[in-house]
Amino acid sequence: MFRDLLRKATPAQIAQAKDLLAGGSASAPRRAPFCGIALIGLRGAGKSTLGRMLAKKIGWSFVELNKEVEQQNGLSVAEIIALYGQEGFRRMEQAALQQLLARNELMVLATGGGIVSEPLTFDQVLSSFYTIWLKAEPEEHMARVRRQGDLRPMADDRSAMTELRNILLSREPLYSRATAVVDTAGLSVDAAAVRLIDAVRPVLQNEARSFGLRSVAL
Ligand SMILES: Nc1ncnc2c1ncn2[C@@H]1O[C@H](COP(=O)(O)OP(=O)(O)OP(=O)(O)O)[C@@H](O)[C@H]1O
Ligand SMILES: O=C(O)C1=C[C@@H](O)[C@@H](O)[C@H](O)C1
Ligand SMILES: [Mg+2]
Repeated sequence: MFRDLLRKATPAQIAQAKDLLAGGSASAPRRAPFCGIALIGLRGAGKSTLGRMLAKKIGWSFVELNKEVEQQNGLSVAEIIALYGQEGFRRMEQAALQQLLARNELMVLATGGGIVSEPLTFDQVLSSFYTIWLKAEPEEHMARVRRQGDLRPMADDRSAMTELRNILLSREPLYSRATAVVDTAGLSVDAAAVRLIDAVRPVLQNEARSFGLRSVAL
């Protein structure tokens, strides 16, 4: 019977059960351990570029969720989507996030643009990380991604700009669930990095106070 229940349980339910067996209280909702700062946003938002700069500045490790998925499965994101579809990719993304959360270390996490489409995964990001939406204008997303020579998830579309606008519009209510927003529109990379660092200042001060971390000079 336990085996049946375990098979059907979600990762969150398993964590709760482990907690209970370890002597925790089921009725007192436990806050998920704080894992750091996560960046969300559409392709070309600057999650990788600005995330790496931020991590360097504050001395935390920088992790790309898509790279974790690729390493764990021995396939590129494109190959995973070609073989298993978006749904398969989302399952692997969920598994990769679980492994990251289990590391129990502070990090700056650059997520994939579509992570907001999977409620369980996105909820876990929101409850474990101070989550920041990196925002830009649709034209900027397009120009930045084009400059990188890659059009996922807008590939093979003649009206790519219309599709990009639609994706952004449909995801806006989801990206808006982030705790903070950093608007990079019209900014250089360096100016956007300054804005991002400003946005995380209260988090770092709070962390330093709560956990006795060395305070980070910014
Ligand atoms: N204000 C800005 N903020 C961030 N990036 C900018 C800005 N202006 C120009 N860029 C350029 O836009 C690109 C952003 O790409 P980056 O790969 O960091 O985005 P991403 O959000 O990680 O996208 P993906 O979802 O594809 O991984 C970089 O080439 C960067 O140099
Ligand atoms: O925005 C998206 O839908 C995607 C972004 C990429 O990072 C990948 O997660 C995948 O190609 C889907
Ligand atoms: Mg990236």
